[in-house]
Amino acid sequence: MRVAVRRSLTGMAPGGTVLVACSGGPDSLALAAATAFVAPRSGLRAGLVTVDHGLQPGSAARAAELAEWARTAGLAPVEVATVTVGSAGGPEAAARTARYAALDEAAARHEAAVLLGHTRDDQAETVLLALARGAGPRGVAGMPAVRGRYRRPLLGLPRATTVAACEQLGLTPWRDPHNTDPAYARSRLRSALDELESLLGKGFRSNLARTAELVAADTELLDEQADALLSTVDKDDGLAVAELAAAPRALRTRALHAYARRLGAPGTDLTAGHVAALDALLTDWHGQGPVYLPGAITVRRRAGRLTPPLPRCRV
Ligand SMILES: Nc1ncnc2c1ncn2[C@@H]1O[C@H](COP(=O)(O)OP(=O)(O)OP(=O)(O)O)[C@@H](O)[C@H]1O
Repeated sequence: MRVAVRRSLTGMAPGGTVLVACSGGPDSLALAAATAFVAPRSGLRAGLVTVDHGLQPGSAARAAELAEWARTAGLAPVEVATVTVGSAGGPEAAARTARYAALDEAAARHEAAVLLGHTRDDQAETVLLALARGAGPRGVAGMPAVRGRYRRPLLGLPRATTVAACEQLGLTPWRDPHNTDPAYARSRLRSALDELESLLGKGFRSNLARTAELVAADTELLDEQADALLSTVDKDDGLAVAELAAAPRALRTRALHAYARRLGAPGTDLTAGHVAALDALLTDWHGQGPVYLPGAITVRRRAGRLTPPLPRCRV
């Protein structure tokens, strides 16, 4: 565990700060303990942020207890962020949005990297869910080890490792009752994975995680090539239809996705259906009407161009 954390901190400038995002559950508690040990030896300051969603009885007391432990473990700064959870997208999604907003804020204030406790088991769950939803490679690629300020040092380790680490250190993690409540998709997914592992063999979870890694590498390359394609077809009066239509589908659809994002369509609302409708303007043109994208964006094909043109960066 310490080795994984040390690896994940490689490349951070000495004197920098890392904040462990800790729920008090086994994964992030073990991560916090390992980071408290490793970070100072890597010339870094390590702190902890726990988010109190205020959704379960006793959550404030639990957060305070966790903060107390973190201080005695030598972590600093230690913060409890109390958030108000809205209702958009359902309770789980709303809690997640509020949590990441609080983590973003703390990270910006401390100019810190944030460490998350996702393990290989979480990665397997994410991949299975993506497959079940019919997601494309971007979904099947799972969670990245590094994205912006966020790092996931434990992504290659099974959850059993964090549970064992807590036991070894005499730490009693908090067990979120939602994790075993079949009312929650995540919990049903965990049971399904147990079942699949018993049917298909022990390596099932790690194989899913490995698939994610392989797909992520391919996706990264294709995304780069699609960006290059988009630059090539990007003209002052719109995207060059003929050039874009001649590109392979894997690049074309990625370039269209990037085009929609750069026009301002929110990634969370942009569906495969939107991208398919844009693609039809290129490859199945029969004079159809415009495509309406989330974010009040209207894309038309006109005189060999997809319009509007991409916004120009002002230097
Ligand atoms: N309330 C919270 N406050 C701070 N960070 C959180 C909180 N909830 C989740 N996280 C972060 O997000 C990660 C994934 O959260 P998730 O709820 O999926 O946890 P999990 O896999 O059950 O992990 P854990 O055992 O750490 O609870 C956690 O490991 C932790 O880093």
